[in-house]
Amino acid sequence: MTVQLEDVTVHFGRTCALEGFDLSVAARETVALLGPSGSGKSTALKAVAGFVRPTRGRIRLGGNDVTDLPPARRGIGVVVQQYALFPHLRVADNVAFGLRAARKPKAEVTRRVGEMLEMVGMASYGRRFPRELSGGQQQRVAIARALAIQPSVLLLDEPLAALDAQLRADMLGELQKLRREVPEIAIVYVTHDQSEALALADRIAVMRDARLVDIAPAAELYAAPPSAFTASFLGGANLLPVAMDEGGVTVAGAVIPGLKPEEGKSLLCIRPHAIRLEPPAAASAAAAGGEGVLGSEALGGAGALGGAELGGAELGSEALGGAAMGGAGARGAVEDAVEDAVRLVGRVVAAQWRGASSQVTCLVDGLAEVSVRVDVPAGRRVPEFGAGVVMVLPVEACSLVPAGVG
Ligand SMILES: Nc1ncnc2c1ncn2[C@@H]1O[C@H](COP(=O)(O)OP(=O)(O)OP(=O)(O)O)[C@@H](O)[C@H]1O
Repeated sequence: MTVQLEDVTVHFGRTCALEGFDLSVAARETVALLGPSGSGKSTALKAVAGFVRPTRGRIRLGGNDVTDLPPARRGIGVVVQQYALFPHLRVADNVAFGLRAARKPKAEVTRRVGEMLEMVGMASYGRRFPRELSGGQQQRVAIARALAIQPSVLLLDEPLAALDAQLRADMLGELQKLRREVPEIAIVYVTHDQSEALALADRIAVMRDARLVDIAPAAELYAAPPSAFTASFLGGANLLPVAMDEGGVTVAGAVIPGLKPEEGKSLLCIRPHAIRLEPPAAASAAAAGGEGVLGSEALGGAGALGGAELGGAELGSEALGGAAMGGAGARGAVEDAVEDAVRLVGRVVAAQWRGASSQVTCLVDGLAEVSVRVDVPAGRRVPEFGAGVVMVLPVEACSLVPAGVG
């Protein structure tokens, strides 16, 4: 069943929690509402559930206006962050609650409760009380209870927020499984965690200050964010100021080969994992591109690259691509590589180890006060604090976004 919010505004006294919000979620679709704390995500969800009354605008389910219907008559399953199970009821009775309220026959209630507990892997816990369950188990029961009434719409408000990291990862897998098991329902999923949104959502609606900023399929928003806010909120993109002239788009004075200027877009967006670090010696040889510079002394020698401060051959061979070809072939390959990337010179000002990678922060010469974050995968040498580096930005990973609040 389609969920529609049409121009929905919600005021709490003088606070505007939601402003002119439009959203349509189709049956079989999962839409994540993603945004920082206080951006209005929960308010949007509560408006659909019927827990808050819009100051303006309409809510439709399957085309029918339900703005004035009480929550219980909307036939929606709701799961919130803090489980909200009835503490005095056993697990099975919690799951049965909505069915009994709807006066379903006893046999049907028993069957449905069994099915739901089975689905969330809690079949043997029916006689326990919520306090006898872990957080993750309680959340599963909450999901079973929400689905027991066979809703055509499921609203999930930060359902994993109270869980520890391992359990969150497990439950994320459970939610993906759930999506496959009840494919026909529409799901609205509120989160401030971009990894949950990317893992679960068909489309992501990014919110900020009570408004919808951007909405698009998850992969699209990630690959080509329409605004600076979405670029940094979804994936922590680097945003670097660019200049436009007849020669094309430049960043810190370097031309970005092949990137076309776009009206109103003055920031270069690139993800930290897409940037490569090179030692200054190797990069300046490659970037110079002149006769002789690309010969054996710059490219071939393990010596030239091996001794470099960033860790030698592994960086060197990746950075220079086809360098191993030698001779004229090598030159062509390197020039191709040069054309496909922009190289920025700078130095390291911070590095944080994160297990699978390290995030290195660099300052770019000629770009005062703008730092660039680079993810260096585990196994690569992380340059030292203060070391000179060249940041290689492959053009295929670069896009332009408008500056401003989005
Ligand atoms: N019942 C209420 N009374 C007054 N103000 C409220 C109420 N509920 C929400 N607000 C305010 O409305 C704004 C949006 O709140 P909302 O809970 O929708 O944000 P959110 O994006 O879900 O945040 P979080 O991620 O922290 O849950 C906030 O400024 C909040 O303080």
